[in-house]
Amino acid sequence: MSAGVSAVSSLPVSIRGLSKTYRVGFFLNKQVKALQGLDLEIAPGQVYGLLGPNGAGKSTTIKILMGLVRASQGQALLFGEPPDRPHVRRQVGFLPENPSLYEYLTGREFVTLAGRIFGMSGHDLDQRVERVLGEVGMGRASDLQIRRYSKGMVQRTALAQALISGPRLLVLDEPTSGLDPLGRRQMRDIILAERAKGTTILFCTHIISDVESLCDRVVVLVGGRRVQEGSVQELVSAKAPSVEMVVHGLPLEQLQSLGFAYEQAQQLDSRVLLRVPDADSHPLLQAVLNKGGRVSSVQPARFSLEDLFLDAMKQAGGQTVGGEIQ
Ligand SMILES: Nc1ncnc2c1ncn2[C@@H]1O[C@H](COP(=O)(O)OP(=O)(O)OP(=O)(O)O)[C@@H](O)[C@H]1O
Repeated sequence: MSAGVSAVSSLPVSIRGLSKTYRVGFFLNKQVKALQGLDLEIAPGQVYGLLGPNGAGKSTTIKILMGLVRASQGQALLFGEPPDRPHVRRQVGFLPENPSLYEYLTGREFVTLAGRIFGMSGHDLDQRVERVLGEVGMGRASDLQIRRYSKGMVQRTALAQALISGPRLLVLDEPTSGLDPLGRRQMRDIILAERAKGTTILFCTHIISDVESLCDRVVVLVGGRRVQEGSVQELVSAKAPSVEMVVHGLPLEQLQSLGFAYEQAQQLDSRVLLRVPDADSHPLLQAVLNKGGRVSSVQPARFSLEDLFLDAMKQAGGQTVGGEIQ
């Protein structure tokens, strides 16, 4: 085996040129391009976040990786092999978006069933079920039928089934959806505990604070294409430097007529907050003072992942929702 092949096979996830076109419409004569040539590699032990607006192709990527949807083009491999191989699937725990569980089973029965499907049995399985139900905060409610559960309880039980086999790779589609603030905190703690064990984690979400607090690396998808990729720190610090200035004594309209390309211009009570590229900060300061305005603060702007995400969507030509329809 060549070095290149063994490197790929050790990667929990490797995606090359992945495209997916869905056929839609009454006569299936229209196409939605959900993914357009996506490349992605996830190294062992990383927590990897898939970010993107509605319809960006996040769930489609995850479904292809889980063997639930066939790619139109390209390749998606788990541990160097196609995702539908049983010994590959055994190493993966999956939490789908909107999990739909067997409603007439109790949480404990459902998680036990999931364990049996993974080939576990006996005392080991019972102990493991107890442990994962405890980890997701479902110890007490686990003997109630799932049809009696709230959305958050279903989500926690679905996570318990994803964890039951002690997977090497966890794939979580919107893991904090439906959870209350305590549930979100617990989900974050579980993700961090899994990372500490060396589990590789891929998850998609709209919740940027979750990405900032959990992810080693992030990919931003827009319209089925990768528009940003890197660590949160890399992405945020790669942004061109800007300056924020707080101005008193001049109305927003007058400041807007000065001819600067503001990245942000916002009225704050009687003050105005302006954000401009670093190179414009001195000319702007001069212009404000010449017009009789006062400046109470000038400081380097701090960019968050949210700013970056909104920028990425703008750069992608305003196509923010859904795949490309033809
Ligand atoms: N089964 C399907 N048939 C037809 N079109 C589909 C199907 N599944 C997804 N799509 C379309 O593919 C595009 C990508 O959808 P996908 O669910 O992957 O996006 P997403 O990023 O997960 O969105 P969200 O954040 O809203 O969950 C969308 O335009 C969606 O309408």
